[in-house]
Amino acid sequence: MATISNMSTRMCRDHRVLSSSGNLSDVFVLESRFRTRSFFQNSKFTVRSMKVSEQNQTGKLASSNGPLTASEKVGSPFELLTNNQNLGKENMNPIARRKTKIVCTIGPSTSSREMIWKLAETGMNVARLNMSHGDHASHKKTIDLVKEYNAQSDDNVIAIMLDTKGPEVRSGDVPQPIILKEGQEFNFTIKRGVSTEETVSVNYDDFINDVEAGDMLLVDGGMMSLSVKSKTKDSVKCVVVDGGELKSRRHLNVRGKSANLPSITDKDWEDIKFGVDNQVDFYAVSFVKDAKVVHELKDYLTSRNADIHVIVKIESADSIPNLQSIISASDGAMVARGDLGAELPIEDVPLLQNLIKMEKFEAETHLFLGDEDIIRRCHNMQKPVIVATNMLESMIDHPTPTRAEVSDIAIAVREGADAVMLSGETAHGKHFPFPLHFVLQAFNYYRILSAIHHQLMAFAADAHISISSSDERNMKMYHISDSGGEVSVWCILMITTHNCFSGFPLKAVRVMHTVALRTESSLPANTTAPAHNVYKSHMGEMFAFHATIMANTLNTPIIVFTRTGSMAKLLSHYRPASTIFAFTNEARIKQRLALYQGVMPIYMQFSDDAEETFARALELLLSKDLLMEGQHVTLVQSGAQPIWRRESSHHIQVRKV
Ligand SMILES: Nc1ncnc2c1ncn2[C@@H]1O[C@H](COP(=O)(O)OP(=O)(O)OP(=O)(O)O)[C@@H](O)[C@H]1O
Ligand SMILES: CC(=O)C(=O)O
Repeated sequence: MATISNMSTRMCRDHRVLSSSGNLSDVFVLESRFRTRSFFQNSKFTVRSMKVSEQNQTGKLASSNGPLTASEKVGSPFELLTNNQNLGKENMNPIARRKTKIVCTIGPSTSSREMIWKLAETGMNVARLNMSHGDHASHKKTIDLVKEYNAQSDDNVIAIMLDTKGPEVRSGDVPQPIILKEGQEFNFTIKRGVSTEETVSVNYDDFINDVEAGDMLLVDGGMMSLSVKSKTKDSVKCVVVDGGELKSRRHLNVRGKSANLPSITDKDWEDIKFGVDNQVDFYAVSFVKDAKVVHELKDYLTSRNADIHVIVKIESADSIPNLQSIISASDGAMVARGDLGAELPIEDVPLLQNLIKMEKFEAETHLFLGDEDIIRRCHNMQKPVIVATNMLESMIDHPTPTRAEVSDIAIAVREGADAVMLSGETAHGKHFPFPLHFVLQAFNYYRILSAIHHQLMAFAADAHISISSSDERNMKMYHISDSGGEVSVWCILMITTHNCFSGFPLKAVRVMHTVALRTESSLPANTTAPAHNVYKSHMGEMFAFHATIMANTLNTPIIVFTRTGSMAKLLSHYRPASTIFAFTNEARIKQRLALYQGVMPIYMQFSDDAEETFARALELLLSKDLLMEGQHVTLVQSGAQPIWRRESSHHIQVRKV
C-alpha cells in the first residue's frame, strides 16, 4: 500500500479524515470503529469504506473559487507557489474564496468533455468562445458541454461568453511561411489570392485607403512590423522593420488607426444570431468604436427578447475618445490588450488599463481620457471589467509562468478587475491526452487496489466472515461483516490526483487561481467601501454601500436574495471584504453573476415565506461548509424588485447562524 506521509487531519462531518500527500498519489482513509476477533484483537481499528478517486480534492461549491487547498499550501505543482511562508500575512480563513473570476478561452486543447470538466473544477468561471476561429458546429458542441456541466449539479455555474471576430484585417493564405528580413521590401495587395516572396494579399479592400506612407504596420500585434513607404491603386509598399515568419491569415494592425469597417460585420451578425439561439450569457464585442453600435446590438437583442449582456472590448484606437459613452451603453468592458497594444503604442497599455492621472498622456497623444482609465471608469459606472491577453502567455508552451506574468495577474487583481482572462493558454496550450504520469498513476491505482483486495479477502477468509465489494465509477467500496454483527467494516481508500494536470491549460488556470487568491488575501481588509456614486435617491446603492461597511466592520459574509441580479452586482461594486452569497430563483441570472467579483451565485426556489427561505439558505451554506455554526452574516434586502419586503422598506440584518 502507498506510504502515508505528511499526515494531517481535518473534520468532515462525522468522519475524521486522515490525509497524506505523496507525489504520485494521495491516500485518504475515512475511519469508523469496529472490533474483530483475529487481526486487530483488542485494538480499535478505524477503517470504514474504500474509495479510489481521480477527482480533484476540492469539494463542491468550494471547488472552482475555493480556498487554498492543502496541495496549494504544501507541495503545489508550481515551485514558485510552494513557499508561502514568505508571504506571511495571508488571511488563511478557511472560508476565504477567490473573488476575481477567471475567463478561459476554449480551443483545440480544451474543447473535450474531460477538459471542460477539469477547467471548471480547476477554477474557470466563464467559458469564452472566440468566433475568429472554429465554426458554429464546434462552438455549439462547447456550449452544449458547458450546459451539460452546469446541469449536473446546482453547484455548477460556468457562464458562456461569445467573442465576436469583428472587423479584423488579416493577410491571406500562404502555402508556406514567408521569411521577412529586416530592411527588405515587402508588399500587401488587395488583389485576392496573391502569395509570393515579395507580395501577399489582405482581406480588406479599403486597406489601401486606410494606410498612408509613414504608417507602421504590425503583424500579429507586433511580432513583426513594417513601415509603409508608398502605395499604388491596389498595393501598399513597405520596408520590414522587425522580421520573422509570415504565416497564413495573420492579424494586421496599423499603429494608431482603426480600420474603417463596421464594428459588427455580416459574419458577426450571423454569430450573434447563433448566440441568441444558443442562449449564451455574454457577448464580447470586438473593436467597438462608439456607443452607437452597442445601442444597435441591444435593440436587436430586445427585438429577439434575448437577455444577453454586452461586454465591449476596448481594443481600437478610435474607441479611446469615446470610452465614457461606450462603457455607459454597455454592461461591462474588456481591456483587450492584444489589439489595444497594436493600434496604440504598447507602453500605453498599462496606462489605459489603470492610471490615476492621464494629462501628460493626453497632451502627447491628443486622446482625451478625462481623469480615468478603463478599470476606474468601469468602477465608477458600476460595470464589470475583464483584463485580457498575455496574462500567462509563456504557459502555452511552458509548465511555469514568468515572474512578470504572475505580477501582471496580481496587478489586475489589485486594480480591482472583476475577471482575468486566459486566451491561447487554455485554447491551444500544450496538453497531453494521455500524460505519462497519468498512466503511471492509473497503474498505481490498480496495484494498490489489487493489494488491498487480496488482503481483505484473506482477512475475511481467516475470520470466517463475509465480504462484499462494489464498483462505482472510479470508486471501489468493500463491506465486511460477520453473522453475529460483531464485525462491520467499511473501507475507503481515496487516492486523489489533484497534482495530476493533463497539460499546461489546467496548470495555467491553477496558477491564475492561486495568484488571484493570494493577492486578494494579502490586500488590507478595509472597513470602508469606495464612497463614489452613492446617490441618496437610489436606495439600492445606499443599502449596498452600508451593507458593505457593516459586513467589513463585523467581518461577515453577505447574503442577498435577487431575481434580477441587480442587488448582487451593486454589492460587488462596493467590493466587500468577504463573499457575497447571491441566492436567485432565475437560472439565467445565476449564470450571469458568475462574472462578478466576489459574487457566489446560488440557485434556489424562493417560497412566499421570507423566514423559511432565509432558513433554507443558511442551512445550505452550512451544509456546504461555507458558513460555520455561530458565525454572523449580513443579510441585505433591497434593490429594484422587492422580494417579501414592502416596496417602501429596505433592510440590512445581522444574524447569528
Ligand atoms: N475555437 C477555436 N478553434 C480553433 N482554434 C482556436 C479556437 N479558439 C482559439 N483557437 C486557437 O487559439 C489561439 C489563441 O486564441 P485567442 O482567443 O487568443 O485567439 P486570437 O487572439 O484571435 O489569436 P489570433 O490573432 O491568432 O487569431 C488562436 O490563435 C487559435 O489558433
Ligand atoms: C482579447 C483580444 O481580442 C485582444 O486582446 O485583442
